[in-house]
Amino acid sequence: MKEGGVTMEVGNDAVAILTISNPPVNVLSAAIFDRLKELLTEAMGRDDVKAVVLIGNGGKFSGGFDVNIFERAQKAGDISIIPDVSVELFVNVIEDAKKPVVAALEGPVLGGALELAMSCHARIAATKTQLCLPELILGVIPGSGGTTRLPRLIGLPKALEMLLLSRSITSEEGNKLGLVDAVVPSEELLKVSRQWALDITVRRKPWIRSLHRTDKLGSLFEAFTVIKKAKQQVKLTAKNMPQHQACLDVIEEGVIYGGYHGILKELKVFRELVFQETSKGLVHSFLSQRATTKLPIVNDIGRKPRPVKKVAVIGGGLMGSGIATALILGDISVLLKEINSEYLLKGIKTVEANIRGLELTDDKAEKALMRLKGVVDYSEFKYVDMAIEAVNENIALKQKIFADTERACPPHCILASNTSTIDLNIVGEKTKSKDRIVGAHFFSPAHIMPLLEIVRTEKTSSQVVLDLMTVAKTIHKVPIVVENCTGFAVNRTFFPYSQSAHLLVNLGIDVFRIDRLIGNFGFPIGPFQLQDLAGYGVAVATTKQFSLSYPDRTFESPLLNLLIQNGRNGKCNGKGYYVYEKGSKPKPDSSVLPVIEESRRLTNVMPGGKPISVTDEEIVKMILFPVVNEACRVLDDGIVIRASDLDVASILGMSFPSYRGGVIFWADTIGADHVYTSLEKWSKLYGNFFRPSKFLEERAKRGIPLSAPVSMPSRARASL
Ligand SMILES: C[C@H](O)CC(=O)SCCNC(=O)CCNC(=O)[C@H](O)C(C)(C)COP(=O)(O)OP(=O)(O)OC[C@H]1O[C@@H](n2cnc3c(N)ncnc32)[C@H](O)[C@@H]1OP(=O)(O)O
Repeated sequence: MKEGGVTMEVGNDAVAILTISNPPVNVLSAAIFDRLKELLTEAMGRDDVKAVVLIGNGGKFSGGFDVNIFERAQKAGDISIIPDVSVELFVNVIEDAKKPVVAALEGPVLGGALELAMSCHARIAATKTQLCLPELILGVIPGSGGTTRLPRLIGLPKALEMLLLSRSITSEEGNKLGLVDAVVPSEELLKVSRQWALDITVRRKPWIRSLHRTDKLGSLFEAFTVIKKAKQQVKLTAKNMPQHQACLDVIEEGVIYGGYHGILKELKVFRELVFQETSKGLVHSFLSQRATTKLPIVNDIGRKPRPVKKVAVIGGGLMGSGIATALILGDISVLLKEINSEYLLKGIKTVEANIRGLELTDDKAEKALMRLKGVVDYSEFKYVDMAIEAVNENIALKQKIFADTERACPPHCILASNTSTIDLNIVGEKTKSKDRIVGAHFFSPAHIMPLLEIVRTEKTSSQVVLDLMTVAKTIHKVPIVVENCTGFAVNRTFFPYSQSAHLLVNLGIDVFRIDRLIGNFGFPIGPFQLQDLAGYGVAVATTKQFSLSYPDRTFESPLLNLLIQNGRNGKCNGKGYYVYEKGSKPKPDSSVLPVIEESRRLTNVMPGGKPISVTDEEIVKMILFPVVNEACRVLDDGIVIRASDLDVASILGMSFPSYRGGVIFWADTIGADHVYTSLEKWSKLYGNFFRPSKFLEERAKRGIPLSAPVSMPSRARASL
């Protein structure tokens, strides 16, 4: 079958089976909808057809609308690119059809696919089918009846939970709620669906048009109460995102004025939302995350990943135990190595606490923990497929561990480091197997943060990179593959984030104002609270590394050392910029202000000795434009393959707000020229730290977006 096809087969029982096929997950394109409409119309007109069953090919109903279509429409500013099926196909052809249409569901039934299924007269599902309306994740609302039919089928409270949280449910839960009429084993799906469709024709089963139902909506008063409460909640939980409020407004209108009115209103709002910046950012983020594994040479020449079944993690501290947790949860056996039994016990207890914190079923938690074994020497390393070093950022220690690991492991074993900053060539200097050395940079907490930065040197083999990318997928992380340099892609790009925050404080800006503004921008916490959380030791160590590699743009702030001297270590001892007390939120600590004053006195960077006066908007830009500037250098140096990888890294690794599309996407919405001229101005006022990079200057002057491909990275230019 050609891509984007639908076939029709009419059986002896007079049931027409329409099969949607668009591998791998049968996403719905304009061509599929056209063909579906054509075949449904034909089936309705044929005398030998009594009823219709819709099914997806290969045990998957459908992953919903093809999200690429959204991006194409957004770029072209043309709504007609997105198939308009809500009224003509879903209401007129399917729901109001003269013959019953039954949806046979299996695998993913997401977004527009669930909307399609809800417009049918019954839904039969295989066990463990996944039902979800994830549209809000893309910055829109369902555009084909989802906001109207779902509440009518399962009631408002549950529908709001599924819609506002993009919560996925199984067919079993769907059956209890009334979304699914019957759950059957996969092998019986088609048989039961056919019979169900025939039963509808003779009224043995009800013929239900969900748009016309009101029985599950409750009274108007009840409906208003539920919606009002949800509106108050999303004001707090979905700041800066219009789609949640819009979704509730549309549902409300459907409840007041009826299902058909709801459908029309939904379509109108969907079409407005899809062109808003939020949706553009979220669609970009969705597609960029799926593009990170498309790597020339590594996975486009039929290379196959080798199985990685057993991994040694060296170091049972916060990072090591987090990595071990992520691996055992992904069905990979782990040897956790520490230097003595006391540290080992601590590490194992941390893994256990991590697992407990995830609230898994007892069985799942126990199975995961059975995959963990603690060791204090290298004797069992001869059985591992990969070793990940996760000790503190001490070069000599890392070099020794790498040399010992190389001796103890089998020759195929991948030798990975979780260093966040140090050049991998230095880490692996004392080993012979340079082709097996790779960076596996996890983000803290490693069992929760979804990013894995895979760092390759000039010598790392493509096989090793592919193996690690596959491990990432197994443990549900998004991998980005980057080249080797101090800080790699993520920490290097975001080093100026805390640097500029420190520079601003030393220029006289209040720390808590900065944290508040960065929070309003969409980061979960500001740079100072983040530093409190991570502990100052990490920041001091990375600043040392960065100042060696990038001395021209490192701001040496004495503030962290002053805080440490004053007995403040951040959250770990309850005292940092904020006060941390058990059971209450962190509170700004005014007793930190004299320490900050001391730092200002020592750096003496305030022009004329007076705090600078800048607007809130400018503060956010002064913190984030230096990040964009470094991202430009990272692109220019060819550290990442494509700009969108930096967008993914900034969202998944640094919690940059996903609805802003990532650091480069956001900068392009502002314009390279504005970023450049702002940095140029600040560099004249406040020094070299802000000096725009050559790459940024060139793109700004030539009017080229920062996301446009780099024709030749600077390191390639240098080798000419
Ligand atoms: C108007 C309507 O209301 C609007 C809508 O329908 S919006 C669309 C809603 N749908 C979604 O958001 C679905 C998102 N997709 C997913 O959650 C998952 O991909 C899935 C559960 C369907 C399958 O997961 P899994 O089996 O792990 O496979 P996964 O690797 O993610 O996907 C397989 C391929 O399909 C692609 N894909 C999946 N869903 C897609 C979609 N909706 N659009 C475009 N591509 C999609 C993936 O990018 C991937 O491509 P690749 O092979 O080139 O890497």
